[in-house]
Amino acid sequence: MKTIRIGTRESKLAIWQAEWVKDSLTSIYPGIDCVLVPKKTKGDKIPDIPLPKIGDKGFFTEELEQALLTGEIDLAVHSLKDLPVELPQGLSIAAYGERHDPRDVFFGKEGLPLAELPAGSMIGTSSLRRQCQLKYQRADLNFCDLRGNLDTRWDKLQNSRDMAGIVLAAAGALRLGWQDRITEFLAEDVVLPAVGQGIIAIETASHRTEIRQILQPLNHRPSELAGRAERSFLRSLGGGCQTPIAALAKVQEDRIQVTGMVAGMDGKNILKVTAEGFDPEQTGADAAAQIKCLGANNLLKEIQG
Ligand SMILES: NCc1[nH]cc(CCC(=O)O)c1CC(=O)O
Repeated sequence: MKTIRIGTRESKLAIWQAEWVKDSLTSIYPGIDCVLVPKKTKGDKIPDIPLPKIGDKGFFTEELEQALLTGEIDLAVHSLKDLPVELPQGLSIAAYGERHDPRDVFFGKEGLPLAELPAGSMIGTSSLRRQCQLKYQRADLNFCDLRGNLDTRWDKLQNSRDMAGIVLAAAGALRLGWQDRITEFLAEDVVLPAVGQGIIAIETASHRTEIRQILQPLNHRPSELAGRAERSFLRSLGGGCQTPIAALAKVQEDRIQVTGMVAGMDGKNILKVTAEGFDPEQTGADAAAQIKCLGANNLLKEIQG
């Protein structure tokens, strides 16, 4: 094959992820030639509107998926977390990278941990999943929207008089080399991570068998099973990335254990279930069926209006 064109967003995190794919491919196939093709997505062009207001279908992925469909790029690198659960006709995930730390992390202003924040402190995060779970721990906390790429969010924290801290994904922070900035890791039984968090997904046109074959060595089977189980949970609940839904799957020798969570907006209700099995889609769907029995649909209805 001639040059492999790797589609990516333009943020530092996206470029890091695309470079990781490029470096992995070049080390496996020394003669291979790869170029990054950076693209702006809608999510990059409209950085200031809070996400829950614009809907989330493909907000960070649509332009890349268009370029896959026209053949302008051979593959697109995404954070699995940003990829809608339903992919456009003709596209599919060819490889799941080995998962990095799936947890969320807290960055306190001047290094102050969550537990030491004064009553009523303001936390910057646009994620309802993070807001609801933190509120459940500490009903006094307040939240403000915080969007933009990771650098922007960090700068907003430094320059804000109101914000006491922000919450980000550990995976993104660590990829940017921010380990020394992290105040604390949030345990997964306190803040369950987003579906797919920490996993890099490589998407291609489904009919491009040659490129899909080339990507096979980058696929990490346990991360694939975990990602598929978590996405099946989310899909079964009809959720996008802007609902207070979380899931984290652990995989041991092909056995999948998925924990799923749905939260109420008032911070008073958290539903959690665990399902086990060998088939990722079935296990995720089982967890979703269980949590619906506990009344998840009522909580989600409150949010969708
Ligand atoms: N929503 C943006 C986004 N998409 C993926 C990551 C982190 C990287 C990953 O989960 O693999 C982030 C940043 C964040 O939520 O802090």
